[in-house]
Amino acid sequence: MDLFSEEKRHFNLPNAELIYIENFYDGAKADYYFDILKKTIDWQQDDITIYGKTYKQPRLTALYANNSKPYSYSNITMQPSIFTSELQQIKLDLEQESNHKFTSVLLNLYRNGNDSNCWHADNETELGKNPVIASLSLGATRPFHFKHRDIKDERHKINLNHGSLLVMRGEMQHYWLHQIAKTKKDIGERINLTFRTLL
Ligand SMILES: O=C(O)CCC(=O)C(=O)O
Ligand SMILES: [Fe+2]
Repeated sequence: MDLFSEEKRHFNLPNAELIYIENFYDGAKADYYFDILKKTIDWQQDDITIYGKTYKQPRLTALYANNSKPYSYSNITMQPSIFTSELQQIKLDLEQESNHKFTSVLLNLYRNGNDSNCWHADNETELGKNPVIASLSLGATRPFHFKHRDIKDERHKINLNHGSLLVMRGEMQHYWLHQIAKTKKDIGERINLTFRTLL
C-alpha cells in the first residue's frame, strides 16, 4: 500500500494506463482475505450463451455493491449483494491507492487451471467511457495476457501474484483485450476481485 514502493510498476503502453503493485497486501493479509472470501462469498456458476449454445461459465463468480444496480456481460445479468465488511475494507484500500471511488466488485474464483476467463474488454456501457478498474489477486499466480486490438506486436503478460494489485485506466478497455487462459499445470485456487464504478 506504499505509494512509493519500488515494486509499483507503470507500464508504458499505447492507449492504456496500467499499474502493477506486486505486494499491495503482504502474505499474511492476502492469506487472511483469501480464506475469508472463499468462505463468506456467495459463489455461483452461471450459464453463458455463445452463438445459441449454453455452457457453464468456467469459473465461479459473485457481484457485491453499495447499490442495487445490476451488471450485465456475456448475456448474464448479475444482481449485487451488499458489500461484506471485508469487501468494504478492501474497497477503501483500493480507493486510496487509485484515487478513485468504486461502487461494485465482480469476484472470480478460478478453482484450478481448467477455470479461465476468455479474451474480452470490460467495456460495458454502464462503466462509462474510460473506466478505472482495480483488480486484486489472491491465491495461485495466474498470467494476465493482454493484447492491443490494432497493433499486432503489442501482446504482453503479467504474472498476477498473491496480494498484488493491477489498476487499468485510460483508454485500455477500448483498445486492449485481456484474458486468464486455461493451463494444464496443476495449480490451486485463485480469487480475483475487480472493483468497478457503475454509473
Ligand atoms: O481474473 C482476472 O485477473 C481478470 C478478471 C477479469 O478480467 C474480469 O473479471 O473482467
Ligand atoms: Fe476483465
